[in-house]
Amino acid sequence: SAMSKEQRVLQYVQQNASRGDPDSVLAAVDKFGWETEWAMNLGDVKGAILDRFVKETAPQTMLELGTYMGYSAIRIARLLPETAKFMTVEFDQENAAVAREMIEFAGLQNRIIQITSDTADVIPQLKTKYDVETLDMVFIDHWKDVYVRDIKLLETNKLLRKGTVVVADNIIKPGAPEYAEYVRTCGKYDSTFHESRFEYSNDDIDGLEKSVFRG
Ligand SMILES: O=C(c1ccccc1)c1ccc(O)c(O)c1[N+](=O)[O-]
Ligand SMILES: [Mg+2]
Repeated sequence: SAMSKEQRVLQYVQQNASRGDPDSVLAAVDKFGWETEWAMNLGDVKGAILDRFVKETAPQTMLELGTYMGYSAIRIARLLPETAKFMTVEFDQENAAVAREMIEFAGLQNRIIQITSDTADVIPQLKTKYDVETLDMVFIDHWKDVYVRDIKLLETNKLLRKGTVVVADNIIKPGAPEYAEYVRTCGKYDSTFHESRFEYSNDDIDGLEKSVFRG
């Protein structure tokens, strides 16, 4: 059967990037996104903002909700030390399979724990099954209508501590208004909005919300 878009991107990466070179993998995905087919990767413009947050936070324990093709997982893992524990969760089996190959091509499979499951099931298991105490940083980029459900799950499962940095994509486009409202008004976070551009677009506005848990 014909390849999916995600498989087409993976093939482009395998034919145009250098194995074991994460930056060349990111560049290939972004070139495909700008020049051939749009895809819902974080992308180069918002990616540079996330890079800065990851470098500033230097997390030892990190969680990503929404792996998709693995672009942001590669983006994050390339900045983490070997000793860091980084888990990324994806519900869709096909996307998870593409991500696994993309992450392997980048040579980062030893730095990323890939979990193929529903985040609502994984979050309550992080302490017992994945030996997590608390999270230093979280990147939220899955279905926009479950952002609030999942940050509340992180709270009730005692996975956040004073200073945990929670970053969320797509605050403007497609939009996560209930999430933005929650983190900005619930009193548990110091939250800032970082305006940027939607992935592979020169015109559409989007941005990341960075919310630091007050503990
Ligand atoms: O929801 C969409 C979406 C909605 C409609 C059509 C295509 C994608 C989307 C768009 C941009 C994103 O950065 C992103 O993370 C997502 N997502 O699904 O998580
Ligand atoms: Mg996104």
